[in-house]
Amino acid sequence: MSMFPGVSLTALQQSLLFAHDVVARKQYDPVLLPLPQDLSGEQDSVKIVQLVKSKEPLGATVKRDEHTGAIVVARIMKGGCADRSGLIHEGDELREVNGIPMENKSLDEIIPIMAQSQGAITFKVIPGNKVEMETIKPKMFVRSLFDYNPNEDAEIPCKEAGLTFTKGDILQILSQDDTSWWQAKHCSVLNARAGLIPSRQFQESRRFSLKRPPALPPAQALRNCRSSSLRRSFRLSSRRRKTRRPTCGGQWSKHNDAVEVATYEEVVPYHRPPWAWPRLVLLVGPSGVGINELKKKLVLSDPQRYDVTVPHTTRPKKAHESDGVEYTFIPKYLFLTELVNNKFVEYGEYGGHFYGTSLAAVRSVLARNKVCLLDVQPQTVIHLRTPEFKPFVVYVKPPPLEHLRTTRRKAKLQSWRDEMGQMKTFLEEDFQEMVESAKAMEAMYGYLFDKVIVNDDLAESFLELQATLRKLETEEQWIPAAWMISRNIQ
Ligand SMILES: Nc1ncnc2c1ncn2[C@@H]1O[C@H](COP(=O)(O)OP(=O)(O)OP(=O)(O)O)[C@@H](O)[C@H]1O
Repeated sequence: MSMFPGVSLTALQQSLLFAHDVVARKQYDPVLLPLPQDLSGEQDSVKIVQLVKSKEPLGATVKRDEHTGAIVVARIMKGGCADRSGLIHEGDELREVNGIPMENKSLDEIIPIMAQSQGAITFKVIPGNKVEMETIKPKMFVRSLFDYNPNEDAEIPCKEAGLTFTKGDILQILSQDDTSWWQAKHCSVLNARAGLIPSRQFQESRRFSLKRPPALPPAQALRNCRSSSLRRSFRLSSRRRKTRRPTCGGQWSKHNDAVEVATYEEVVPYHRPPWAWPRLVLLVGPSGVGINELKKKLVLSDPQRYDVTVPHTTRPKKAHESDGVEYTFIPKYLFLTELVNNKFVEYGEYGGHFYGTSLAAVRSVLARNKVCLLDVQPQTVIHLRTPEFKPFVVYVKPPPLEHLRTTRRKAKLQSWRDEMGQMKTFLEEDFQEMVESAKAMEAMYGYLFDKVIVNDDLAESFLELQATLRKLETEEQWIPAAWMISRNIQ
């Protein structure tokens, strides 16, 4: 029959309209099952919940209540199917799933029933009386300071619900309701699903039972100052290199050197406002890895943008030197006064003279709106992590031994000289020591590094460093929230 009176349709038009009507009448949404009839004997509070579930996980975990033995919803993953439905809540008791009674079923039997269900899935639940409380700031982000793989974690309640992450990943914390297991998602992944991660408290409390970082090699593996060299920072602006080194130290900060248990650090996005100093760039790495070379290249590439500090020394000025150029020359009593007043980032002593990098020298570079490149021992990084400096830490890592042997064949260890004042070439033991020292640094201080550059090919490393530092000026970064909240600028 024609839909339009007075208009006659061809057979083809009629069959088209017929086909349309058939298609239009069809129900494409998943059909919810009829509700079970046998509800009369149940408690008043019983609730029948029907969800339509696609291939994505339900986004809920269950557990057995220790006291009642009932199967209850342990967790609802934020943004998951169950959460979006708003019908199932943590603490709800599960009586049936798709008509299958949960009573006397083990968790191992229940989980596949829920996981394998697709389309309409019916739950018979007794609502729990858990009052939902928003215990977390609306948007909280953390930087993970350790690697985590739920498949290797025997304590996670549900491995499938776990979130894998690596050191340095930025995670958005969605729920801290459970004291042991937080819910989080990767903030760099679009539409990422929430997963379980160990809470800070839980991770800290079990840190001894978890796989520990590799045992630290003997203390000398971490020495960053060679027994016959001067620290890079103290000799950078010196035209003539030193042949002996001072002992290294730094005591300006009130903080101690204790390494915190590295779990998560709350972070916030940061874009340098026009009135703020550039972030201090700290370069860390084992001796001989190439930090001095990279620093020099950067300063040469753009002297308006990058600069280094002028070290202080108590040794007498030489004829060719100018105060404030190679060194800032100060009398010993003044150096020691500054030292006890924590005015030095690092300092050392050689041949009865003191050398050091002062906080004032760092500030002087930053105040000229230049990026200050400072190489420090890794433990000094902890002291420099302040709202004032907002340091960005670049770890320069040696390539594997075989690459060191080939790339450094002609290189000279600048910080070492023989009796004749000649720089020496790298020996096999220098490479070994560099690699050992790097391993120790990573194990102990790796959580402090914002960027790792493997200095294999020097030209490539330089370009990578340059690109990284440019991004600091142009792109938003994550910095510790404490740096933005604290007003306690030293
Ligand atoms: N990727 C590289 N390939 C080849 N040679 C390199 C590379 N990086 C650095 N070098 C060379 O290795 C030597 C040591 O480099 P540099 O002085 O920069 O190291 P450093 O880390 O500052 O050492 P130190 O802590 O002893 O001062 C130099 O001769 C440098 O030119």
